[in-house]
Amino acid sequence: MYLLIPAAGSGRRMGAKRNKLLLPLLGQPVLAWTLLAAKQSQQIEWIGIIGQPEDWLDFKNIISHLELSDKVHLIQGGSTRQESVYRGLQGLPTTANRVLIHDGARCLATSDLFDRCAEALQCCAGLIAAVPVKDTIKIVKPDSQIIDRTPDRNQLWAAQTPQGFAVETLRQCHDEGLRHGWEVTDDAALFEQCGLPVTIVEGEETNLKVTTPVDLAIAEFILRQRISQ
Ligand SMILES: Nc1ccn([C@@H]2O[C@H](COP(=O)(O)OP(=O)(O)OP(=O)(O)O)[C@@H](O)[C@H]2O)c(=O)n1
Ligand SMILES: C[C@](O)(CO)[C@H](O)COP(=O)(O)O
Repeated sequence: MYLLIPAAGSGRRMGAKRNKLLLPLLGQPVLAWTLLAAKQSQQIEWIGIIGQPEDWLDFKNIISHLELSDKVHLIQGGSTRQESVYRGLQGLPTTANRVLIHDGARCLATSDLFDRCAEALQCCAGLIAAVPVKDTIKIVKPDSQIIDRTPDRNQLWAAQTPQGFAVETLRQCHDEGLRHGWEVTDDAALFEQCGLPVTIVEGEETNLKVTTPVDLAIAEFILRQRISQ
């Protein structure tokens, strides 16, 4: 299975002066934890890290430390996640029929989750890891703080990555998105906008995205628990 890792963000919400994926988390950079899970997956054979050139030296050090140099390729990212994935798709080898896309910032995903997504992707053209929403969600009226309605929680799932797709179909969806100016935060949304089905694979409650400083603290707590088990 081919894996693309978007890692070209700036980490604005983290408030750090550098890419948050290079921040230390229990002794190694955030991205190293993500790559470690990918390395331990039985299914992942090729990894493309989508990054910004100023981070490449650091990325190369992580890759070599994890002895992943044979498997990993660097691809230049764009100014949004959407653009980064678009570029990642151009960087895939021609042999890639199916691809998993996994945020570098979701550094707690397990190798088991990668394997389950890769296996499920043999039977469909679009899938995402997701978990049922635990909170009661409110939809607010535009430009106000007044609640419009409360959607049925049984129909709400929190989107995670990995997300997996048939490569050619996803390329077409990205092209369609570019043509229509769709701005989306994940690839599934492009599939949805094109009217294509996306299947949910049960994700992991611990598969958080390191977005703000508190996420780093929670991630460290979870990793400590795992190591002590
Ligand atoms: N231009 C971008 C923006 C984001 N990403 C990647 O997409 C994932 C999810 O994005 P997010 O958590 O929003 O990361 P940042 O863009 O770094 O954070 P922020 O939005 O707070 O600036 C991350 O692994 C990030 O590196 C990317 O590859 N290219
Ligand atoms: C793809 C994603 O991780 C799904 O939860 C998420 O949408 C990434 O970006 P965001 O900008 O933090 O929403």
